[in-house]
Amino acid sequence: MNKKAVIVVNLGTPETPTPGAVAKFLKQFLSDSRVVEAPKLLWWFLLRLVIIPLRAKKVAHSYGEIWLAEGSPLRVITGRQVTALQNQLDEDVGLGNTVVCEAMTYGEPSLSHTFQRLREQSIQEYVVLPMYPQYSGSTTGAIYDQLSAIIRQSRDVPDISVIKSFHDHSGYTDCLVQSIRDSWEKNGRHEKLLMSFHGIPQEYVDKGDPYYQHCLGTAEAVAEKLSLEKDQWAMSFQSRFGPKQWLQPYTDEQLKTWATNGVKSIDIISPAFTVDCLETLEELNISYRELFLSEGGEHYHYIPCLNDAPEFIKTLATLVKTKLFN
Ligand SMILES: C=CC1=C(C)c2cc3[nH]c(cc4nc(cc5[nH]c(cc1n2)c(C)c5CCC(=O)O)C(CCC(=O)O)=C4C)c(C)c3C=C
Ligand SMILES: [Fe+2]
Ligand SMILES: [Fe+2]
Repeated sequence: MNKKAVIVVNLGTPETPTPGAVAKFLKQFLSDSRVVEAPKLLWWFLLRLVIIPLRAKKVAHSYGEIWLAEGSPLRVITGRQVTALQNQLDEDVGLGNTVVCEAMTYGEPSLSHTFQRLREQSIQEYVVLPMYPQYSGSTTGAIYDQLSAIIRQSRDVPDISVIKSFHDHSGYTDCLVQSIRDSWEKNGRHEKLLMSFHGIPQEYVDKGDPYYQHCLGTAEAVAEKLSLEKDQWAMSFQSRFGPKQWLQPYTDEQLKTWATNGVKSIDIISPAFTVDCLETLEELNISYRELFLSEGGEHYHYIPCLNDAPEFIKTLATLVKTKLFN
């Protein structure tokens, strides 16, 4: 059997929690027209002269609050996922048949460097696993763009399969459900469950991005498996960026509405992220906790991402195997 490669892809993160490294990361990320759709020339100036100077210091401080001894949580946890998936696939399909690597859409290790390294080992078959359960052009779409740029340089293009989304995969929604049940058992069950997804501009959805439908599909499946009534849970969108209208309801507004209406305790989970990162550890677990408590809430329980939980790794292995041996 020819050796095959599995590439686990996530968004990317700064190298260090410093304004310089954050500026470098934001410049590459926010220059991608998949992420920000704006007139090119205007955006070139706005990004460099306004957005980055205003944002880099503040965002570096936020990264500083969640940084681990080994680095950015997004990179550190992705590394753990890669090791666990490698072990799982070695067990499932035999030692030495697959190699699992990580790559980032922005920053290092880049997709193109990862491919270059693997092609030097004469690997011809690849499964690309974007760590976004819900497809959006702004995330998974950007990975397809980079893949097409990479293969454009090859006369004999490699065999590449991409796992486009797994928002409604029963293994994935079962893992979310189990994680919520475990939290209820360990920490008590609170009055409401909020499923907070990363937002995107409303306009992207209006133009055909299926992200909203994918988020709804995940949230409804989880609520149904937990037998939740309509008034026991909600779906919301976080991490707004820029002046446009983003998907609603916004997580901060939902939290305020609940607190003002007398809801004292909540559980909050973020199913769009498979690894804990700035947007969960800082925005959800620090900023929005403070917001809910300052508006009259009394108990705010953050349920972590699936990260390298064994059942989630088994689900990823199952997804990969459907592509490896089709
Ligand atoms: C989960 C999926 C994600 C979607 C969809 C998404 C869309 C999206 N994001 C921005 C702007 C920013 N995102 C930032 C960080 C960030 N976003 C995701 C995931 C999704 N983004 C991740 C995993 C991370 C990385 C966090 C880390 O730990 O390093 C940032 C940087 C931080 C900041 O400056 O606030 C920005 C900016 C847009 C515009 C967008 C859709 C159009
Ligand atoms: Fe984002
Ligand atoms: Fe709690």
